[in-house]
Parts: sequence; C-alpha cells; structure tokens
Amino acid sequence: MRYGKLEVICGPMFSGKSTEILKRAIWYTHGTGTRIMLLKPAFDVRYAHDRVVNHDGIGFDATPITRMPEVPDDVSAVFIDEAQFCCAPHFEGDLVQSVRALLERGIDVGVSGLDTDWRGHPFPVTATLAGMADTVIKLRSRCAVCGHEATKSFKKHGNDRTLELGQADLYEPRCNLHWHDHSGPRSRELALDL
Ligand SMILES: Nc1ncnc2c1ncn2[C@@H]1O[C@H](COP(=O)(O)OP(=O)(O)O)[C@@H](O)[C@H]1O
Ligand SMILES: Cc1cn([C@H]2C[C@H](O)[C@@H](COP(=O)(O)O)O2)c(=O)[nH]c1=O
Repeated sequence: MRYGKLEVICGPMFSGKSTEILKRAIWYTHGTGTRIMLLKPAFDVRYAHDRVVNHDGIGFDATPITRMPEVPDDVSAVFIDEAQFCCAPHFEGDLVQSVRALLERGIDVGVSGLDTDWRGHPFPVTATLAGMADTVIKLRSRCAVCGHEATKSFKKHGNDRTLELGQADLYEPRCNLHWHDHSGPRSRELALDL
C-alpha cells in the first residue's frame, strides 16, 4: 500500500493559507469522485463554525473538531486548516500522531497554519508537521507599513496571550523591519537581529 503525501502550507496571517487549502480540497475532489474531509479547529469561530472561510469571504463546508475524528477507509485525503490551534486546551490528543497514522494508511494530508506566533516563536504543531512534510509551501503577505513582502504577524495590542482569535482588528502582516515583538524590554533589538 502507498504511503500518503503530506503538504504543509504556512506563513503569516493574510498570506493566503486558507485560500490555498480550500483550493486543494476543492481540486482534489473535482472530477475524481474521491471523498475528502476538510477539518478546522472548533476553537476558530471567527467567520463560521462549520466552514473554512478565507479573509475574502470565500468558504467551503468543514467539520469543526476538538480531536481527530474517525476517518473512513474510503476517504482519500484529509485537509486541516488553522493547525496551530490543534493543541491543548483546544484540542485533545496529538495531531502529529494522528497525521502520521493517516499517512500510514495511504491517506494524503494537507495542513495549513501559522508558522510563528506574534512574538516570532514557532507554533510546535506546524513546525513538526513541516519537518515531516513531503512539500512545504511558505507563503508571504504584504507588509501593512511599507508594502514589501511580509513573513511576520504583528499584534496591534500585545498581551500575554499566544492564542487569541482575531482578524485585521488585532493583527496585520509585516516585514522583518516593521515587525517587532511587544513581549519583552529588549524585544525590539532582538526582533531586528533576525
Ligand atoms: N489586511 C490585509 N492584509 C492582507 N491581505 C488581506 C487583508 N485583509 C484581507 N486580505 C485578503 O486576505 C486574503 C488571504 O486570505 P486567507 O487565505 O484567509 O489568508 P490566511 O489564511 O493566510 O490568513 C488576501 O488575498 C487578501 O485579499
Ligand atoms: C499571529 C497569531 C494569530 N493568532 C490567531 C489569529 C487568527 O484567529 C488565527 C490566524 O488566522 P489566519 O487564517 O492565519 O489569518 O490565529 C493567534 O492566536 N496567535 C498568534 O500569535
């Protein structure tokens, strides 16, 4: 039996990650008659509870999860959006192990998620899956200050929360020069060391 393929799509906010995972989920099914599952963390209720919706309002029905659901044998591929939220306390179990088990069954897996948080620290789930992946696509956005390529997510009101739902009201994409970390007294100098 073949081993499934894992593709990870990562990058900062507003870089098109949800758009790409939606595109893949839709293309995978087109004309093939194959069955897929599109999953999203139930924690993410920003635009819809049971749809993956991108920042342009384009969406597709999805299953909200707090743990990996049963995946029937006739499913060919599983797509998971916002993987950074698949961790305690919002997710029971180990997403990485669940993905490995799907791949061992020959099921393809596509994952999208933030690579780093607003402080610039890697999200462990995304980072581990990227290390296991056959393909990693790192997307970029446009810096909200200068318009150059942005690889970071800037939080407009820094606080002590690593996970906090939000959109353009709370976050914006920034380049390294204009991104800085609010979390410590030397943070600006450290951030500019990147
Ligand atoms: N402030 C913003 N900065 C950049 N893109 C934005 C912004 N607000 C909305 N967008 C739109 O977001 C789209 C990407 O949406 P999405 O796929 O949901 O990205 P991601 O999942 O990476 O956050 C872009 O094509 C753009 O049209
Ligand atoms: C940077 C950062 C973001 N979040 C939240 C904010 C949004 O609800 C999602 C990211 O959504 P997108 O599809 O990538 O736009 O994650 C967070 O909780 N912590 C962070 O550091």
